[in-house]
Amino acid sequence: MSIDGKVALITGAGQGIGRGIALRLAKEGAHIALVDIRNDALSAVAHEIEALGARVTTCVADVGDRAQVQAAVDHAEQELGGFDVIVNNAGIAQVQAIAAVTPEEVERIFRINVQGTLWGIQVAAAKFIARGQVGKIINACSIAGHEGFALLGVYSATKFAVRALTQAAAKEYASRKITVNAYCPGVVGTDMWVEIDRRFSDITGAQVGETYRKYVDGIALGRAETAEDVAGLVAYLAGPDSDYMTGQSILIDGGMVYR
Ligand SMILES: NC(=O)C1=CN([C@@H]2O[C@H](COP(=O)(O)OP(=O)(O)OC[C@H]3O[C@@H](n4cnc5c(N)ncnc54)[C@H](O)[C@@H]3O)[C@@H](O)[C@H]2O)C=CC1
Ligand SMILES: CC(=O)C(C)=O
Repeated sequence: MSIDGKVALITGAGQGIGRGIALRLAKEGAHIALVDIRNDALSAVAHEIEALGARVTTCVADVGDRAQVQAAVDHAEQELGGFDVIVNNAGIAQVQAIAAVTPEEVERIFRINVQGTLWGIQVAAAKFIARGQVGKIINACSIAGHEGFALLGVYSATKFAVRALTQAAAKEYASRKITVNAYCPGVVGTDMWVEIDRRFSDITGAQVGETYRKYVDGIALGRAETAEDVAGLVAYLAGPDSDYMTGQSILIDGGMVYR
C-alpha cells in the first residue's frame, strides 16, 4: 500500500469531504489524525476508522487560529509517532451578492479558508523540516478557485487565494522536497451544498433544491460528485506516485470547468 504506515492529518474531518479523505487514507494503511471544531463529529469518524483497523487520534482545533493548528500538528506527531501528510481541507461557504457582503462576512471566510490553509502549510512545513524529512501538503481548492461564480464571489476569492498559496508554497519548499498541491472539486453532495442551496433560495427566490439541481445538470458526467471521488485524488496526492508533482490545483469536477 502506497501510504502504509504514514501519518496523515486531515482538517475539517468531522464530516463531508474530510471524512471521506480520512476513511480512504486509513484504508490505504495510513495512521490518521482527525481535526475539526466539532468534537462529537470527530468521535464518530474516529470510531469508523478504528473499525478499519487503523490507528487514529482526534484534536479539536479551529484552523483559523495558528496556535491551535500548531497544537494539532504536535498532538498528531506525539500520538501517532510521526508526521508525513497534511490535508488542509476545512473550509466554509458563503453565498452573498457582492453588493451586500459585509466586512464581518469577508473577515470570517478569509480567516478560515485562507488563513486556515496558510497556517496549515506553514506549521506542517516547519514540522517536516524540523524532523529532517520530506512531506506532502494538500489543500482544498475548488472549481471556484479557477472561475468566479455569481453569489459565490467572496468564496471564490478565498479559493483563488488557496491556489496562489499552493503555487507559492510549492516554489518555497521545493528545495526541501516538500510538495504542495490542491484538489478542486465541483459539486459534492455534502452539508456545504445544502447550505449553499438554501442561501441561493433566500437571495434569489429559487425553490429549495433548484440551485443544486441546476449546478448538477451542468456536469458533463451527469451526476453530483461524492466525497469518495475527491478522496481518490487526495490518496494519489498523498502517495509516492505524485512525488514529481508540485504547485498544482487539480480539477476533479466531472466536467464543469475546463483548464
Ligand atoms: N462540497 C462541495 O461541493 C465543495 C467543497 N469544497 C471544499 O472542500 C472542503 C470541505 O467541504 P465539505 O466537506 O463540503 O464541507 P462541510 O461543511 O460538509 O464540512 C466541513 C467541515 O469542516 C469543519 N470546520 C468548519 N470550520 C472549521 C474550522 N474553523 N476549523 C476546523 N474545522 C472546521 C466543519 O465542522 C465540518 O466538519 C472545503 O474547503 C470546501 O470549500 C470545494 C469544492 C466543492
Ligand atoms: C462549494 C463549491 O466550491 C462550489 C463552487 O460548488
